[in-house]
Amino acid sequence: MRILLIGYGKMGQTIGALAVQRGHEIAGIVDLHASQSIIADFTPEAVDVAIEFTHPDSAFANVMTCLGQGIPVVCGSTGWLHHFEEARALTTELGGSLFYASNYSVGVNLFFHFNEYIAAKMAQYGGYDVAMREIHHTQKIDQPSGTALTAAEGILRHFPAKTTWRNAPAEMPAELAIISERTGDAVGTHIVTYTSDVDTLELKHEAHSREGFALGALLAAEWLPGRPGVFGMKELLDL
Ligand SMILES: NC(=O)C1=CN([C@@H]2O[C@H](COP(=O)(O)OP(=O)(O)OC[C@H]3O[C@@H](n4cnc5c(N)ncnc54)[C@H](OP(=O)(O)O)[C@@H]3O)[C@@H](O)[C@H]2O)C=CC1
Ligand SMILES: O=C(O)C1=N[C@H](C(=O)O)C[C@H](O)C1
Repeated sequence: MRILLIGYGKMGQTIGALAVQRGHEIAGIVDLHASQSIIADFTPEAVDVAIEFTHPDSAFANVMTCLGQGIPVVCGSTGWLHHFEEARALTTELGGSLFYASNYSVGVNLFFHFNEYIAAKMAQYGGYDVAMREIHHTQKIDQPSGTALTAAEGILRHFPAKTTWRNAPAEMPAELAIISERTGDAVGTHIVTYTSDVDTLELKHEAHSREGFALGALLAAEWLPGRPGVFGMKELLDL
């Protein structure tokens, strides 16, 4: 496939290297530093799919521009989901193709699946409180992580005692605490902890490298073209 990389930082470079290993062509790079190209330079005649990993403040505009260009777009940037419904609406209006995941690793999407199952089961047995931690590198701009937000939303859907989340220790019983830690070059760890008077149960995912994120994004990029609509890892992995 001919891939347009939008964002050529830690993720863009990891995806680019793996894409070539998988026999794909990097048809272009759009990045504030690494290239002078802009998305409008590219058309569906030259690009099969765009993969966007940039910044919370740029992702929405990048996605909307790809949709306007008629280029299927796989987006991994986090911290912009307050605009997501606008992107969904434009995708539908234009008959475009948008794939989004807060985390592209297969392991994290299994974590999301188990998280919802465990939340529902734990809700049946009183006496447990639940809280979350996420640990990332010191360069990460947004918090909580997009992964933590996805997991938190999964808990809120299935654990009625929690009705909202906060990125700090809980002050009310109905609050789900998400504690964010930034340390060194930590790739990404997410932990959900259930605590009662008599025991503790934890669900943890720890990424060892960015390869898992990159593989998932490329699997999505290989799958998306020719599929009009808005999709995520549940459709790709049939979870
Ligand atoms: N969904 C997933 O599986 C994963 C998602 N992410 C998310 O992806 C995003 C990027 O992460 P990461 O690669 O580590 O970050 P980096 O900062 O390493 O890379 C982002 C790159 O995008 C560039 N950039 C910023 N704005 C624009 C723009 N408007 N157009 C083109 N390029 C731009 C940055 O330039 P500059 O340095 O000048 O800002 C930088 O080179 C984050 O939101 C992160 O949360 C990360 C890993 C996995
Ligand atoms: O910024 C990162 O590095 C990551 N961001 C994503 C998130 O916000 O969940 C995914 C992964 O945890 C790495």
